[in-house]
Amino acid sequence: MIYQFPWIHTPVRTALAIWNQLTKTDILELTKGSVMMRERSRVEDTIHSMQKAGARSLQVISDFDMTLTRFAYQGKRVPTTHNILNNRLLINEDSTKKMKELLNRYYPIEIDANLSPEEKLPYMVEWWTKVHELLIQQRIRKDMLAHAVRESSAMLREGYRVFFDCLAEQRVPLLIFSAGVGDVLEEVIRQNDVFHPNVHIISNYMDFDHAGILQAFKGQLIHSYNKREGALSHATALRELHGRPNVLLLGDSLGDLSMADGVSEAQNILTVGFLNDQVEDRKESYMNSFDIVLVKDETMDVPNAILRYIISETRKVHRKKVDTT
Ligand SMILES: Nc1ccn([C@@H]2O[C@H](COP(=O)(O)O)[C@@H](O)[C@H]2O)c(=O)n1
Repeated sequence: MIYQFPWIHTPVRTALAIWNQLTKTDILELTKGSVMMRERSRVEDTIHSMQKAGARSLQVISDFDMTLTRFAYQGKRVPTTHNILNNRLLINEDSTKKMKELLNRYYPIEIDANLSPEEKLPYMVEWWTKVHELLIQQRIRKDMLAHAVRESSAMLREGYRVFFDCLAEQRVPLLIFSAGVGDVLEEVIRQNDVFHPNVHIISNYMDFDHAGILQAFKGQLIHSYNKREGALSHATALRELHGRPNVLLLGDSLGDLSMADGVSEAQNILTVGFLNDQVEDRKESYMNSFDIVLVKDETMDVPNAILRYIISETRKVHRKKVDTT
């Protein structure tokens, strides 16, 4: 009956096409309520290209604090690697207070939607420098770090084990690029049993003297808005990343988008941004900058589903080879 009325036929077809467009994905997790995408079709095309190229062409570059770790748990903020050091085991009461004051002064600047990265930059340098100086003055002991991490409420995102284990199993390099404190970051992933051989870290590392007392920070300071410089200087040194032109990039700050700037001859870069805080003010800029935005999503569900999809062809080929031998 319907085909005798073209004026009905056309809208029905249009509605069907729209419905198909909205649900056309092999990755169910991309339909979660927390997922926002400016150009769904571009995301799908990129993921399909990455799947065709398989695990051997892939590398993952991820920020750490509030990207691989949770932003909050049961209504309370989860500590960053810097904040894990704000512990009476390591520093005195006065420094504890000062670190909190610095956080309260500078974190709002870091996430201010009305300031450009260039405007934020001097404040970030100031924040990191002041905190590092304070930590050095406190003569932090290397042998107490593991204890401080164990005592802290540091928490990786739900689904982290699947993420780390899957990448290790497929021998996909994971470059963690963090403006946090490398020694603390390493301890967090070690205590969670996911510090696998495919994990590489670029971060601010502590320099201890012969007695294991903090005396400086090594190398160039990394803060939230100078990751591009770090990406260019370090990535060339990481041989394992060469010949892997497809990148899955995870971050929680617009400054994280430059973490893949050191990848030579990149073919497909898929960027996923966790929007944890000040959602309404920052939604537009995140939507304009990341391919996929995850709003207040404390899980690794979406990155895990994308990975599962990308490596699914590689797994099939591997299974076929095993079956025929
Ligand atoms: N004194 C500080 C300095 C920075 N932070 C936060 O750590 C984050 C940096 O680490 P990434 O792994 O995200 O690069 C950054 O976003 C700052 O908010 C801090 O807590 N204390």
